[in-house]
Amino acid sequence: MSRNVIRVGDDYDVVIGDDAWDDLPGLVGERAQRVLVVRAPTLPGPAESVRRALAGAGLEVIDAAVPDAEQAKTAEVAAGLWSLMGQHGFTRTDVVVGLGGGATTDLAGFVAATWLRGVPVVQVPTTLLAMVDAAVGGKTGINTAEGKNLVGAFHPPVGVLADLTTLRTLPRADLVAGMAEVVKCGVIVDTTILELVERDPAAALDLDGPVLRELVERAVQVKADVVAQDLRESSLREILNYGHTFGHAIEQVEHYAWRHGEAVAVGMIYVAELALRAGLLGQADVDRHRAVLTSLGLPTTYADGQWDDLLTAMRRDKKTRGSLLRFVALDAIGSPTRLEGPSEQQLRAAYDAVAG
Ligand SMILES: NC(=O)c1ccc[n+]([C@@H]2O[C@H](COP(=O)([O-])OP(=O)(O)OC[C@H]3O[C@@H](n4cnc5c(N)ncnc54)[C@H](O)[C@@H]3O)[C@@H](O)[C@H]2O)c1
Ligand SMILES: O=C(O)C(=O)C[C@@H](O)[C@H](O)[C@H](O)COP(=O)(O)O
Ligand SMILES: [Zn+2]
Repeated sequence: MSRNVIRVGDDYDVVIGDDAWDDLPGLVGERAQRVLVVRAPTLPGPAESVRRALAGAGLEVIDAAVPDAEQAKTAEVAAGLWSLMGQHGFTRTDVVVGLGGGATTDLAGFVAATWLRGVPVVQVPTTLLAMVDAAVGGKTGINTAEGKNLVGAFHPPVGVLADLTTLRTLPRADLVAGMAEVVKCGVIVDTTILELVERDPAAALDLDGPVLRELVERAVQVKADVVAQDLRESSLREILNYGHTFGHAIEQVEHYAWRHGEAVAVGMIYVAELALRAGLLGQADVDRHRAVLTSLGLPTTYADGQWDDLLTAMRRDKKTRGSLLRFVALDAIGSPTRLEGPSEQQLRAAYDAVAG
C-alpha cells in the first residue's frame, strides 16, 4: 500500500493512498464519540469501509445518505442533517465525515461549518474532482434558486483522505470531468501538469499507471499552496476560480445537467478567448487550452443563443464588485492576472468564439 501526505499550511494533512481506510480514525482524532457520515447514495463499498474503520475505533457512526450530486446542495438537505445531529446530541467534539464527490463534500463541510457554529469535518473524496479540489481548502456551500454556491462558509477540514481505489467505480465521464480542475492547476501554476497531459492524455486517465497519481498529487499541491496563503480569498485564492465565471453560468443555465468540470472546461476556453481580445494572451495559448482539453475528451463549446441568461448569471459571480465584472485571466500560461470590466463587445465576442 503506497501513500503520500501533503500538508496544507500548518493545518491538516491530505492523505493520498490506496486502501488507506485505516488512516481514517487518526484523521477523526481521539476526542470524538460520534461521527456523522454524510455520503452520496451511490457508494456502498466505500460507505461500508468507512463504517467499519470508524466503528472499529469505537465510534458511534450515524449514517446519512443524501441526494445525489447537485441535488444534495440545498437548504432543505442541510436542514435535514441539522435535525439528525440534534436528535443524536451531536457536540462540538463530534466529527462530520463527508464521503463522495464534490457536491457531497461541499454539503458536509457546510453542515459542519454551521452546526454549533462549527464542528470538525474530515473529507473523504471519491471523485477525481473532489480529491484534487473540492475536498481540500475549506470552501463549503450550497446553492440557492438564484445561483451556484451562493450560501456557504470557509471551514477547513481537519483532514482529507483521498483513497485512489475508490476511483475504480467512477463513471468515465466523471473521471474526465475531474481532469478539468487538474488542467486548471496546470494553466494557472504548475505547467508540468500540462506537459504530462500533453505527452500522453490516455496515461493521464489510466487508473493503473503512475501518471494519474502524479497529476493528483501535483494538483493537490497547487491547491494546498494557494489556500495556505489565502484561505478567505482576499486575493491570491481567486486564481483557483479560473474558468468558473462562465463555467458556473453554464451550470446554472443548464439547471446542473452539465457536470461542474465540463462547464469549467468551456469556461477556461471562454476566458482565454476573452484574454485574447483584451490583448493579454496570444492565439497559440488559446489553441493550447483547446488542444489539451479536447485530448482528454472535455467539451470546449457551448450552445449559441443563451447570452442574456449567461450574462445575468455571471453578474452574480463572487468576484463581481458592484457592477464590475471581474475574471481571473492569464497573461501567459502559468501566469494568472485579473481582467476587470471587459467591454460588452469583448464579452460577446468571446461567447461567439465558444458558441458551437
Ligand atoms: N469546495 C470547493 O472548493 C469545490 C471545488 C471544486 C468543485 N466543487 C463542487 O464540487 C461539485 C462537483 O463535484 P464532482 O464532480 O465530484 O461531482 P458530484 O459530487 O456530483 O459526483 C459526481 C457523480 O459521481 C458519483 N460518485 C462519486 N464517487 C463515486 C465513485 N467512487 N464511484 C461511482 N460513483 C461515484 C456521485 O454520486 C455523482 O453521481 C460541484 O458542486 C462543485 O461546485 C467545490
Ligand atoms: O477553492 C477555490 O477557491 C475555488 O474557486 C475552486 C473551484 O474549483 C470551486 O469550484 C469552488 O467551489 C468555486 O467557488 P465559488 O467561490 O466560485 O463558488
Ligand atoms: Zn471548480
